[in-house]
Amino acid sequence: MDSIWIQGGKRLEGKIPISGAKNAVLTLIPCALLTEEKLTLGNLPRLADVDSFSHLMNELGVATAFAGRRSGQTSRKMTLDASHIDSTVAPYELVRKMRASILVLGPMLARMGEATVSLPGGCAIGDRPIDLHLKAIEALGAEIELAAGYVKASAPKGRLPGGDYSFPVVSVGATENAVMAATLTTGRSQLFNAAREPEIVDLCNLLVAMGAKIEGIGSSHLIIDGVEALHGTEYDVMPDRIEAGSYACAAGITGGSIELVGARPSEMLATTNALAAAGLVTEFTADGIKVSATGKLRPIAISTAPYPGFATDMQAQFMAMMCMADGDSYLEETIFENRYMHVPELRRMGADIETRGRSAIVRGVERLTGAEVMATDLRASMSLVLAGLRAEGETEVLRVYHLDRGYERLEEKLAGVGATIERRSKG
Ligand SMILES: CC(=O)N[C@H]1[C@@H](OP(=O)(O)OP(=O)(O)OC[C@H]2O[C@@H](n3ccc(=O)[nH]c3=O)[C@H](O)[C@@H]2O)O[C@H](CO)[C@@H](O)[C@@H]1O
Ligand SMILES: C=C(OP(=O)(O)O)C(=O)O
Repeated sequence: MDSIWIQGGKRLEGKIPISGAKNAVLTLIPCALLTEEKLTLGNLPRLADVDSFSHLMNELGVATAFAGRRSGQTSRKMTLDASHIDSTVAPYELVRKMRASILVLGPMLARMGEATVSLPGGCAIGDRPIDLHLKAIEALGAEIELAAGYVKASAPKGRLPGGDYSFPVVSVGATENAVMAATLTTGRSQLFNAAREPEIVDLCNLLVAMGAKIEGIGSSHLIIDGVEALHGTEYDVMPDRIEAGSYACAAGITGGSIELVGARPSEMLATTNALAAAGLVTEFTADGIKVSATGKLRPIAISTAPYPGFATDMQAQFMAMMCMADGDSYLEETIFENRYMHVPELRRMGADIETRGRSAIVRGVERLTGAEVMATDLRASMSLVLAGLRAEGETEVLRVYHLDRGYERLEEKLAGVGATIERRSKG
């Protein structure tokens, strides 16, 4: 199994190209199920989750083809052809590998009138139920049955009529499933308290390019008028704001300066505001965002929240960075109940962090020291990479498969700005 080895202590400086967003591509891929025509996604990140989703689509009968160079920003493409759907069942062995598999439910139901998808189960960061996905789809007219670990959804007359749903809690995935399902209904649907994440805007923009009728894009009130059919198109995946934010923290923790090429400032304001509060200078350049350290980091207080609030997917990386701040920082995780699993590992590297339920106090320390560490989720793993970049001595981050889910060419990108880092295979 691979690990990431880091010799810490280097100040990082230079440019990092930002890849297509994991959380966008994972909702754009299932849109192929909504049309008999081909869908081509450009700026495709090379991520394990993209491969997993491709396998799931193949299982359903969707042909997938990849083109383009291994690296480079907009060169890689994926074409999906769902002219024939052979199966409407998403099996457990594929769904359990990637929670986002649940996003085939809405589009498959909308196009085929039925869908059977394994319940994804919990994961390291929390229970992550899918009740809101099911309630929203039910509100659009679906009948739902749960049996033997699977959810079976059907449209009683072959097509969903559409309907209104108000989310009691903001959910990114449930909003995505409902929007996709609503595009092929026979009537109008309205979603209230919908998630407003930029990845949902990206999803809506793709659906509109495929012929969908959606109003209120970017707001919490989406109005979708169903159409008879959607058509194919070519569409570029948006840049990954979480990847960009993670590398911004690499600049911060190493006292360096990194330009995040391709990052979109307007989608990252909560992150850039937090970076500024920590004493980093953020400049919006012609190519993206440049983040530079100016001296000792200042402590900050952050609470995670749905967009446009501070993203839960940035919490672990900021926590690692705040270990080097001049004082005590306060973090509150409001989205997932178990998202501090990096804390014991960071402590092993010399961090002084106290957690109480959803709150954490990060007391700045003079130094971190390298260690062999492992984490049980993606962003937690990235926080350990960040700590390793700053730590004295060697750090080895195990279970690299978590990082490979969401960071394209991580070691190449960090080596490109001066880090001493490599991937090692352990047979
Ligand atoms: C592939 C993808 O885009 N993943 C992102 C997506 O996950 P995901 O879409 O799973 O996250 P949600 O926005 O749905 O979850 C938000 C909260 O709602 C709860 N909830 C959600 C659905 C549901 O049916 N019932 C329910 O109670 C969750 O347990 C959580 O506490 O948004 C999260 C929150 O920004 C991010 O951390 C993930 O990176
Ligand atoms: C939690 C995350 O992703 P997922 O929903 O795919 O598990 C993440 O990207 O940090």
